[in-house]
Parts: sequence; C-alpha cells; structure tokens
Amino acid sequence: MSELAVRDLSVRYGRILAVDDVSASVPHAGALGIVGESGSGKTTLARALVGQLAPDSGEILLGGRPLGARRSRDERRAIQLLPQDPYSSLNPRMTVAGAIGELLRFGRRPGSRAAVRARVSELLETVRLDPGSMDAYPHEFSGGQRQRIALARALAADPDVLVADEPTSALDVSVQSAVIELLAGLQRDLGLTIVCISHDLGVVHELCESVVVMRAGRVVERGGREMFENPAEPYTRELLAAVPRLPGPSSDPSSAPVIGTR
Ligand SMILES: Nc1ncnc2c1ncn2[C@@H]1O[C@H](COP(=O)(O)OP(=O)(O)OP(=O)(O)O)[C@@H](O)[C@H]1O
Repeated sequence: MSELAVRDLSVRYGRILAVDDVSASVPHAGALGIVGESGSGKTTLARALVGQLAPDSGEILLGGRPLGARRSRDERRAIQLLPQDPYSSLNPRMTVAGAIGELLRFGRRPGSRAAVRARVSELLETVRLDPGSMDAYPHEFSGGQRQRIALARALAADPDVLVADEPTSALDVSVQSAVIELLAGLQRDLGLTIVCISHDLGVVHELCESVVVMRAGRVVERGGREMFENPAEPYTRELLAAVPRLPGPSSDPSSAPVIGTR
C-alpha cells in the first residue's frame, strides 16, 4: 500500500526555512492538493518528497515505513515527479522512446530492446499518445503532448506515488483539463497516489479530495473539498477569490459555474 505521509517536516536552504514543521498525509490511491502563494514552500516540499532535497528534520513515510536520508533504488522508483515544465524537463536530443526507456530501468519490467519498445508503446497509449510517435523528438509535439510524454516517463518507473508540480501551469488553458482528467484516470485505474502542487485552486478542486494550504512554509489550513465552500482562514479566502471559476465562500453556489467533475 502506498500511503504517503510527512511528519513534522522542515527543509532549509541555509538560513531560509522553506518548509516549516509540515505534517500531511494521503491514503493509497488518494489525491492530496498542496496550494499556496508563490514562495510558500510547495516546490520545496515536492522536491523533499521525491528525494531531491534532504529534510532538516521530520520524516517522510511510504506505506508506514520511514524513507531513509539516502534512498534505495526502490524508494526512488516508488515516488516520481511530474515536473512543471515539459519544455525544459525533456532532453531535446532524446527521442520519446529514449526518454521513457531511461526511466524503465527503475521499473519492474526490464528486458530486451523489443520488450522496452513494447512497454514504451503501452505507456504512450496510457497517456493517450500515438505509439507510432515514439521515435520522434520533443520539439515535434505540442506543450500538452509533451506533458503527456513527461507523464509516461514518470509512469515508466512504475511509481506508487506521483508528485505533480504545477502540472498544467505551463500549458494552454485549452489542454489543461485534459491533463487533469488523465491524472484522475490514472489515480482511479492504476491506483496511483497523487500529490498535486498548484497555485491554481481550480486544478486542485478538480483532482484532489483533500487539500493542504501553505503559507511561508507552514500549513495554515487543511480539509476536504468542502473547504472550498467554507474556508476558515482569510488567506485561503484570498486564494479562492483569485480563481473566478470556483464557487467561493460568498457566492450563491446554485448560480456559480460548475467546474468539471470526474
Ligand atoms: N534553491 C533555493 N535557494 C534558496 N532559497 C530558495 C531556493 N528555492 C526556494 N527558495 C526559497 O524557499 C522559499 C520557498 O520556495 P518554493 O519555491 O518552495 O515556494 P513555492 O510555493 O513553490 O513558490 P512558487 O509557486 O513560486 O514556485 C522561498 O522563500 C524561496 O525564495
């Protein structure tokens, strides 16, 4: 089981305390949203979750087991990052098959070149891209397609948990909801546990059943989807007010635009 939890986690950059005593958890096959203004510590938390940054104190637990300061290969496999920007995260000199194949070595299905290509083909189908495009290069794809390639790459490691750092912010509005739907489908169909970092509360509302609100490295509020209708903290209200398509605490829900459901 892939319940992910952080307990009293703090992460510093020198004298800057970027994540300050944060605790949160997401059950197996659940989706947790982490929201907050710029500089609130979201990316730092994401990088600590995937093992790119070592916490100064506190613990990260997967399936109830604390992850060590130096992660084993299997621990690195288990928690994968979907980076924010598919324009910079994919190596322009590597084909789609090469980029995805690189991460297959983490997974549980190593094998011959033919087996690797067959698995790449399956992964491209999973993210609804044409398997026939596996020998193309990233520049031949649109932003939304590149984000799907980055997603297939993360899935190649056969992760238990996907940490999606602003998964739609580099994309055109027209393709954002398709990427969110894809993530929701993976959560449902593969039992993937998702942590979705976003300054866009609309994305989190659509994908996540629980939310943690961060400010200056600390958790200021947490709750389920109902928090969007009834936030306790003025800071959360301000974040909500910045997203016109959400019902928000003060408007009449019956007249508010309905955002996509799964
Ligand atoms: N590499 C770094 N070195 C020093 N300080 C950093 C570094 N990265 C982030 N910080 C600082 O840590 C704090 C948290 O930053 P972080 O990027 O985690 O926030 P964020 O919520 O993800 O913001 P954004 O939405 O703008 O990415 C900020 O004060 C930031 O200036």
